[in-house]
Amino acid sequence: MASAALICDTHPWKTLKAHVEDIKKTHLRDLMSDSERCKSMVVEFDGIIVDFSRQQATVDTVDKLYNLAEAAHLKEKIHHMFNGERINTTENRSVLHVALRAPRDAVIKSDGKNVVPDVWNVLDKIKDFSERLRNGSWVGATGKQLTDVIAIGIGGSFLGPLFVHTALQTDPEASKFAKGRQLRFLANVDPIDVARNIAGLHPETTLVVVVSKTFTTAETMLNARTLRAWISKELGPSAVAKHMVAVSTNLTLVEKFGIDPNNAFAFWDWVGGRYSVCSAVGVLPLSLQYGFSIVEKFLKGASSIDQHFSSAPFEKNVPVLLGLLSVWNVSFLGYPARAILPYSQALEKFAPHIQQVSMESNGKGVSIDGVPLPFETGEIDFGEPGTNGQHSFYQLIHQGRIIPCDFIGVVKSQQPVYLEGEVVNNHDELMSNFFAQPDALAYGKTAEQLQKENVPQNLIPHKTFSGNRPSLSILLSALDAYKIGQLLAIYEHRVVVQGFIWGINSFDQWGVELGKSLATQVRKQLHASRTKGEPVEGFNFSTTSLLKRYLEESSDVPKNPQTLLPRI
Ligand SMILES: O=P(O)(O)OC[C@H]1O[C@H](O)[C@H](O)[C@@H](O)[C@@H]1O
Repeated sequence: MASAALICDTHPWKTLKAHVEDIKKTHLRDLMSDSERCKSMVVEFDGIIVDFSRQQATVDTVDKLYNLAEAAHLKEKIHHMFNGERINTTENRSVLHVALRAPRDAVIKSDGKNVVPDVWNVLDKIKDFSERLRNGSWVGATGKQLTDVIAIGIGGSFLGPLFVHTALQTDPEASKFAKGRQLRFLANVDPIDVARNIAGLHPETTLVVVVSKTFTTAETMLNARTLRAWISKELGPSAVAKHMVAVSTNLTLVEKFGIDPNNAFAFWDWVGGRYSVCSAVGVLPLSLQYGFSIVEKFLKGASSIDQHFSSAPFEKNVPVLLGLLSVWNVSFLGYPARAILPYSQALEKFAPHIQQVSMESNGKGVSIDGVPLPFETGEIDFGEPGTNGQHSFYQLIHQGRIIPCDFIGVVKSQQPVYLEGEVVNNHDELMSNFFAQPDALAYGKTAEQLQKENVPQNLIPHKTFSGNRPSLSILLSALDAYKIGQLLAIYEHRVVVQGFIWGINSFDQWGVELGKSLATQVRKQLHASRTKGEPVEGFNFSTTSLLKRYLEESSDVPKNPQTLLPRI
């Protein structure tokens, strides 16, 4: 394939570069005084309002970004994705996570084959299995009902399901279905995570779901063997069949591990790990906890955004607009980070999930054709729920570095609290901050204002806020399963839009491989030194010294250990 020109060589990119100077001349507080501008910088879709008037941008900027989208062939690339083309060229795969939430009668093809029936076969199987487990027709080896689930998985096989689970936990409708049940996630190979996960649980009433796209991830497989030992030790090896199931694309390895393929829930190589929460990766554990009907609502929410993303004109297209604005912030205004700040405790695991979706997708150094990029891609994503973050890192955001912020608020709380005699309820208090923070960032506070307030001269520099700091406000009408699905899909597509504009492959992750292969070398050394007393060899001075110290100070580790499981 002929190597395509880099986006930075196009006319629209250069025009935007030149446009930065114009934008920097006007402070956000002046931009905000133009109500016509503000009015045109709000989009609304299906109960979600996105106000981007506090971006350092004008209507002209947005028009220029549309030109950039055209130069990047954004429309065509979105179409190619939905069309099942193999746009993940380095792995020769299509990218079809949208098929995971498509209605039963939809037609989405990969290699000429409609994949939607396969998706629904697995969904039907999950529905059936989760209903049997929840109503007690599937019981454990001793005949007891399985009320607790530990999902073992890491990265994309963990963060998305954890986010959705955390968000549903306090939803009144979902929580009704979760009474008497527990869902836990074992991600880290750290034995402390094992200890914390099994604490207070008994194998007799626990189902372990091993979630791994490849079924080769070292941490997940070791944790799976650990929990298999936990079950066997207590209930005998034959109990594993009743207490362990799997989610994977690699059913051969599932069987090799000793899990009955009938108790395996498949997905496909056209689903990227970080885009897999709508596959059995998320749907199985969440259905076990909340019932399939709740999870179906979540899928419908995501699907509503998929339809919007693939069909709405760019001026009204939420993920497209958000993606373009992120490119503007990163590539033109030069802001390397983005803070995701949900004013909802239920969304406390949203930023960690989007961190993987975004940073693993777009943290690339070469174009999709392998050409080194002369500009940075991706951004550093982080975040915490408001108002907690305000009492932690907001200082830096207000007076230190400029970090574009996403403020996410919800109109109706999942769990309202009203106190007699209190005029402002908890949710109003929370939302007062959601509305105030974006203006504090945009407007700032000048030395003149401080002088008028008789602030002592020596404190004026410390109390001045430069303002002119961009943010987005996203207001959701509520936070139920449907809205959670919508929010997920908006961010997934936004990240993809950014990657499409930058001309990179947002669907591979070669950058995680090097560290993994070096760990294999260390693992072999630890084994050889412990079992055969072999000296530490083949590492640099620093690693050799640290490894020696580690081996010396952990010399009490048994060479041929008996199974020992943590107990707390
Ligand atoms: O689902 P698995 O195959 O176990 O992979 C788990 C995770 O590990 C890898 O290192 C990748 O960086 C992630 O994208 C992936 O989600």
